[in-house]
Amino acid sequence: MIELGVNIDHVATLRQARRTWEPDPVWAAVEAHLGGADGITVHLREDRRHVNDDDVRRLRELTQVKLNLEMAATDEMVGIACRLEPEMAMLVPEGRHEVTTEGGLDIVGQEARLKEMIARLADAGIVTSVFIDAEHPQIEAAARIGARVCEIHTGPYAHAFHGSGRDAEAPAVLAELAKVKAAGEAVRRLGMRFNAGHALNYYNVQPIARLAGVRELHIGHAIVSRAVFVGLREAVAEMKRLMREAAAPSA
Ligand SMILES: CC(=O)[C@@H](O)[C@H](O)COP(=O)(O)O
Ligand SMILES: NCC(=O)COP(=O)(O)O
Repeated sequence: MIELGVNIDHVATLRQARRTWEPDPVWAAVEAHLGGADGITVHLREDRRHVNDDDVRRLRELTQVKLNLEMAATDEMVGIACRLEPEMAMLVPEGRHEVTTEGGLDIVGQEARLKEMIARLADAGIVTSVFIDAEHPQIEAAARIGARVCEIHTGPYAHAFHGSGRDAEAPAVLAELAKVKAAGEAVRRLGMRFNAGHALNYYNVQPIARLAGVRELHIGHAIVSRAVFVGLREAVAEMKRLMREAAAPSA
């Protein structure tokens, strides 16, 4: 059954708006779990613009929810991950001035360095994941460096979907969806786990959720946005319902 990793970064964004203590990401992790989340994703960015070191420490110590730590490929972050021991760690690119993640990790250009980081994480018993574009050279490089999981960047699909007026049948959308599908097939062919994420929401999630072999979707901003109006538990439950319906074998 396809799983949902709820990214709670933007609960921390709301807290940081006042540099205060609420809303607490730890409370959000419990609420998301009670709504049906299979895991929690947090991106501990180098600039700590939202989730901070104390958040990840408390998440690990106070909750039993499966934790996916997103992180830049730096010695600092690998050290934090090896001390924290999340169930999974995902290497993502970071730009100081980006609003959000803009593209996948360039593995091809830095294989030796990333291979060593993947090995250190794996030696600590952490499932290793990389956030990459739906590009075959990057997928093949992910396998070479020993990544267990590839999370395929669904941003181009999502942007095409909304750029086409939410028309799932628009040629541009179908073209981006086909890229994610082909990437997932290549990931699985190389023995890695096929995950997907970025900019997925209640309107565009189902075509991705019904792709063969996709294991986990990591969704954050849309769920937290919906939670402002219906509460996080309900927002997560709604997303899980959509994913279950999509993944159900067609009658
Ligand atoms: C890799 C990805 O798409 C997200 O998980 C990432 O965390 C986005 O960064 P922000 O949460 O800072 O927008
Ligand atoms: N890796 C994707 C993720 O965790 C959430 O991304 P988004 O849904 O906030 O765009």
